[in-house]
Amino acid sequence: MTSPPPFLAQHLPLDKATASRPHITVTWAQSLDSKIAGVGGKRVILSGSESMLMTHWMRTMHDAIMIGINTLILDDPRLQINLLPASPNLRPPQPLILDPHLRFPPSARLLTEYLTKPSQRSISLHQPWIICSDQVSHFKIRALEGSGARIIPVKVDESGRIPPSSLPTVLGELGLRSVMIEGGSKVLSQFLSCKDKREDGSPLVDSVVVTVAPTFIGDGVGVVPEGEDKGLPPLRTLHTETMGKDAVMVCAIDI
Ligand SMILES: NC(=O)C1=CN([C@@H]2O[C@H](COP(=O)(O)OP(=O)(O)OC[C@H]3O[C@@H](n4cnc5c(N)ncnc54)[C@H](O)[C@@H]3O)[C@@H](O)[C@H]2O)C=CC1
Ligand SMILES: Nc1nc(O)c(N)c(N[C@@H]2O[C@H](COP(=O)(O)O)[C@@H](O)[C@H]2O)n1
Repeated sequence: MTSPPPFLAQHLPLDKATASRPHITVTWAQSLDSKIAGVGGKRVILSGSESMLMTHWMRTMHDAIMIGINTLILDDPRLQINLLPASPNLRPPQPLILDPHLRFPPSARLLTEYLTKPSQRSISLHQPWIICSDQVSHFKIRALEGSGARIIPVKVDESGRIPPSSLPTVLGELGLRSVMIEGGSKVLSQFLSCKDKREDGSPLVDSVVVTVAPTFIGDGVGVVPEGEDKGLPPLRTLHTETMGKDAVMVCAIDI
């Protein structure tokens, strides 16, 4: 595969995205028993080589990629596009970490690789940007900034949460036209179940891309955290593609 799978370009209208109306894609890989990780959050490689490659193409199509801090701590991901051919024309997305209390460890690969190997295969890595609560102490912010990350304090609600509906504004202020939300379960379910609509009446999430792997995990982390399965919206399937052993579904929220 030397260019993005055509079904992605066809069903993710990213060319229409702007900083004032950013495109939000939610994506994950799951087992047949709806798990995204093993016991205690142990990372499981669910995607086969074909669908993993598709995920890397999808990363190049978005300006930013967002994960929750638990995923950062448990997986220590790179969020790179290293499975794609080396090309200065292919851009990795800007990593955004949702981390209200600044638990981000300075030893995270996302930061250490940016600091020690900022250019890989002619591709410049991005500085990780951490979205935290505006209630976090200046001391904590300065300490993590000193380690090399960019910290973006954002207004939180009464439960200390960054309201998912504020994401388009946050992205717009950062000049980002699109984001791919890659998990984990708390982040995915919050964004999917957000009831607030955009000003134009469209749902907060524009696209949902799910890789289903033909495997069972058993005990582990579900796509939706236990007890938080209320208020998830119906989805409309736009396309299903078989990629190697996996099925990839592209959906939209059915309003
Ligand atoms: N198979 C797959 O595609 C993927 C699997 N995973 C797995 O997911 C697991 C982690 O999932 P979770 O434990 O649910 O954690 P998570 O990665 O969703 O992070 C949750 C944390 O993010 C922060 N957060 C989330 N929403 C927020 C909001 N609205 N405002 C402020 N902060 C917010 C909070 O600190 C919260 O505790 C890992 O085991 C990882 O391996 C993660 C990504 C993709
Ligand atoms: N698409 C996909 N398939 C899987 O099987 C997965 N476990 C994940 N996990 C997500 O990818 C991140 C790691 O990516 P890199 O190795 O850094 O490229 C991980 O943190 C999850 O967000 N995704």
